[in-house]
Amino acid sequence: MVTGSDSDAEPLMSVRDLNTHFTTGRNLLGRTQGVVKAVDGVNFELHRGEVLGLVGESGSGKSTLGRSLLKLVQPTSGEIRYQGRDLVPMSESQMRPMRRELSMIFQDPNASMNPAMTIAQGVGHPLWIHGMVETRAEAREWVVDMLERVGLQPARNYLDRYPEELSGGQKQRLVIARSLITKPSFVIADEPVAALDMSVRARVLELMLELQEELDLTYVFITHDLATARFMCDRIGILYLGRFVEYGDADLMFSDPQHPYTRALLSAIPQPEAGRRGREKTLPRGEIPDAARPPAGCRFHPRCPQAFEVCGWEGQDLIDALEERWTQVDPETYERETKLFGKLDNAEVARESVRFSASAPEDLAEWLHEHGPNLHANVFSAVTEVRVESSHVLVRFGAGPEPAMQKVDRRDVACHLHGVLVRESGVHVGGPEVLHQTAR
Ligand SMILES: Nc1ncnc2c1ncn2[C@@H]1O[C@H](COP(=O)(O)OP(=O)(O)OP(=O)(O)O)[C@@H](O)[C@H]1O
Repeated sequence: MVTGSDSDAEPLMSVRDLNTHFTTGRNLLGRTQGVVKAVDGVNFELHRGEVLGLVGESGSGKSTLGRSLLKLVQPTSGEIRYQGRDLVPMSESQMRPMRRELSMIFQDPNASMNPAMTIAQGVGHPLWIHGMVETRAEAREWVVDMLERVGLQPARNYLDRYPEELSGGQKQRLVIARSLITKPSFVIADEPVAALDMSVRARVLELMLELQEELDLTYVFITHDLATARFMCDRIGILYLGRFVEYGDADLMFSDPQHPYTRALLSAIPQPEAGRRGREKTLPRGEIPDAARPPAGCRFHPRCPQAFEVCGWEGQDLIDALEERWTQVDPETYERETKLFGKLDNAEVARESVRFSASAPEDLAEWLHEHGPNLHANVFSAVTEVRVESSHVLVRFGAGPEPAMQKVDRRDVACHLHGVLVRESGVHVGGPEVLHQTAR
């Protein structure tokens, strides 16, 4: 953890408007069919000796952000200043001398260690890659020192053994030893204890914090688990579909979370209940959406218990809410209502509207006025018009801009509950008139 870091000092790493987008699939003409914005406009600063946590569900972009920071994937745009130099435009040969300083600890110790190498060879391997040693004896001395630091003692007894002879926790100590043997300054740990038994996780995390102090390390710590992040991190960025939704001091995130997604993650942490272990709770309303088609407006709005009319409700949300209703009503209601709406596949679904083709459009419009406000997820709060058009009913949605980051009580939050501040390059519902108050 940070010990007396001076926030006025030059940051070790400063990240500005970082984007890493993947194109997914091409059609027969070679045109790109989809883009996954795995990292989409991320900003932060990290000072020497700090631990930054990247927290979010599977698919939120944690690993891609971590890998982008080390240029293991090439960012699409933005800046990653490390000790003042921008890594983004650097070629791999320009990066090579810096790789000694920038290291990564991976999740799965079994996949990380080469089973054909002895421990001395595997842990010492980076020393040879970076030309830090000249003789085998020298490399073995470095390995002995590192094995001792990670608690594999007496170290010399391990040198000529193979990784598979060790337990999961011991193997992860090996992975840590190998990642730190080149004496890096900046280390990304991607779910470093997720593959380990519960019983050894805390010890490995404690070891990482001890090594951080001893070796003056700066960590980016990736986890889906807020409780682990609290134990490890000075600051936390909560990621959702490639964006930070809340970013600030770890303590604040726990004592007074300001984004509904942070609150949802917090409430999903199992609580020990009267003598029994708490069960893991699920997050509200289903899973993280497909990153190739993120929801308009605030990306969290379809799952958000507090979403209101400006949060980005769009045509697909109304279809989803109707389908959800029809899984819950009695068979007669289901028959009556599905007849009234006809096949939902025939509806023209757009961002700003849905056009239902209906045999009784007046009745359908009346139903929408009466029952729309009771549909799940507050989708109808954003409806500005229900219009009958000969054999159709058109439902229109009002403005739903994507929230920009704003300062709320000493941290950054992207949520309209704190005032509607529009992200200029965001995904919006409605016309350009919604962009009157914009920020990055
Ligand atoms: N090489 C790639 N090509 C296309 N899409 C990718 C690629 N790598 C990641 N993605 C997509 O980017 C998004 C973010 O993935 P990422 O692995 O960074 O998330 P994560 O939060 O680390 O998830 P997990 O905890 O499951 O590892 C996902 O939608 C994923 O499918």
